Amino acid sequence: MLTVAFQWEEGADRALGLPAYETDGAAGADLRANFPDRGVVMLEPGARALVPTGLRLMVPAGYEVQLRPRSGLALKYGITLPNSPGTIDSDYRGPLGVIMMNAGEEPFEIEHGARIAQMVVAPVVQARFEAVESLEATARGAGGFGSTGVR
Ligand SMILES: O=c1ccn([C@H]2C[C@H](O)[C@@H](COP(=O)(O)OP(=O)(O)OP(=O)(O)O)O2)c(=O)[nH]1
Repeated sequence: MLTVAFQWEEGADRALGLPAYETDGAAGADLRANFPDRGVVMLEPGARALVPTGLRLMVPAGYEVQLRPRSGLALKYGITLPNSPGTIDSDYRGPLGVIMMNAGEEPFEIEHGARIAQMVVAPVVQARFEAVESLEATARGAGGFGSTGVR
């Protein structure tokens, strides 16, 4: 099985534990807000914030970590990740942060220890890019953006 190594940030609350899969078949492991000294982070409607997880990580080469919203928070409170899926590169060694946005109508309180997002480990392919004079023809051609109908 693939290993993702984590390092706790100085001052982080280690009692919160590492990200964890909540069920056997879960694709995403839940990430927790980790800011023991700040109490709560208040997200006003329309506002966004970079929420610390207290962690740094080492994603194996050939993989990435995607940060995705939790559907429960999205449906109930309109809490989204504006850059979803957030991309964590395999060569990144800085603090793991979650950009959270309140697209709901009410202020939302993010508490220390709250499960704020989920991380999915996924394979990535780095391609070689080349410029050519013409592209292979297809039945679709340039059709897109609803060319087959929108309903
Ligand atoms: O939600 C996120 C998105 C990114 N990152 C970290 C890990 C990632 O590897 C790094 C860079 O992210 P990205 O490539 O999305 O940022 P950028 O705006 O393109 O900045 P850069 O020029 O540093 O790549 O920031 C996070 O901690 N959380």
